[in-house]
Amino acid sequence: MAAYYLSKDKQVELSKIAQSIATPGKGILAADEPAGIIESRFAPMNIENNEENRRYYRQLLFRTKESRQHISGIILCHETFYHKTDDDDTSFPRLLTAAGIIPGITVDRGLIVLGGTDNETITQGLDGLEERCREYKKNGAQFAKWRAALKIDKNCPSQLAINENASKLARYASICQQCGLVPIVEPEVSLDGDHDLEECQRVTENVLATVYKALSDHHVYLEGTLLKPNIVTPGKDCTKTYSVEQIAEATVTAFRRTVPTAVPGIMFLSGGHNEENSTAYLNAINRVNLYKPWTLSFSYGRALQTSVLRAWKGDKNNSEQARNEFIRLARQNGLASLGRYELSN
Ligand SMILES: O=P(O)(O)OC[C@@]1(O)O[C@H](CO)[C@@H](O)[C@@H]1O
Repeated sequence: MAAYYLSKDKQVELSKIAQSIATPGKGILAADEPAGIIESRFAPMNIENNEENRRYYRQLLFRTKESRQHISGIILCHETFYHKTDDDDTSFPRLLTAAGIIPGITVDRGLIVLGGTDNETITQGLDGLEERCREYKKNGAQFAKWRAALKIDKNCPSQLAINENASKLARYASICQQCGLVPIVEPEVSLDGDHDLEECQRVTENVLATVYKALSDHHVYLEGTLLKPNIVTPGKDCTKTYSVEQIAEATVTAFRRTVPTAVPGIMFLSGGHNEENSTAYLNAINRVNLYKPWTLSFSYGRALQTSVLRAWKGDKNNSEQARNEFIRLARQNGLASLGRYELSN
């Protein structure tokens, strides 16, 4: 009966946006780090975290023409959404739209501790969300993002944290769709910990099954959504080693068991994996010889930006080198999203 909750026109609009973002061979640049998080990306490169550096850096990324054939959408944070180009005063959402890139906006308001759990978290931001979404849509956003974070540990993730986060993701997705924004649903299972690959797969399957039950309960129109999950990998302190192919197979198996075929795209987060591994995993995932009904691509933050920041160093004289790094990473991940990346590329 979900069809009755959104008009046919809205369904068509949402599914068109979701399908364009999930265009094969393209992915998303996550440039939505709020000021507090970008601090942790700027600091190791000795880049001062001030508003003009944040604006200039994003402008540099958004104006890199040669990256556009591999980037379908870019996620912005609130501050960047209202920034403008320095020469012609164009708002960033307008700049992106004119370049054929779909602008998106992170609408959650970060994590707080979920009481009654072992320091697990819940995501804030539902209050006033509808008004904010309408305003973002009016100003050019076509999609939104909300991140829930879950961790694997002795008592975690608890079923309470899984259920509560799934329910908030579903409520967020429903509000976005009413406002004409495609919701990216991001239930991230963290890389932290010493768990093995099998444990990550088990937890990821449970989380995704719970999220899709909640989306169904809220009558969310799946054709007008995208999923942004973690790649299924062992924890970063795990002592066992696995091949890239084993990781890819565990990942595809988990999604085949839990993600409906109506979802047009699964756009992975990089989650702390380095650039090389993020590309290698995505490539291998696309080469797994199993039926995969969705586009399997990227929505990377760090894996598309670490080398760019290292080249830029906060100095305008390094802009060309920084742009070249961005083109290289966008191209490699674009190829990986088709399973066509070779180390020599
Ligand atoms: O894990 P990555 O690929 O670097 O970033 C994934 C991401 O969801 O996490 C960040 C922090 O919330 C966001 O800026 C970004 O969209």
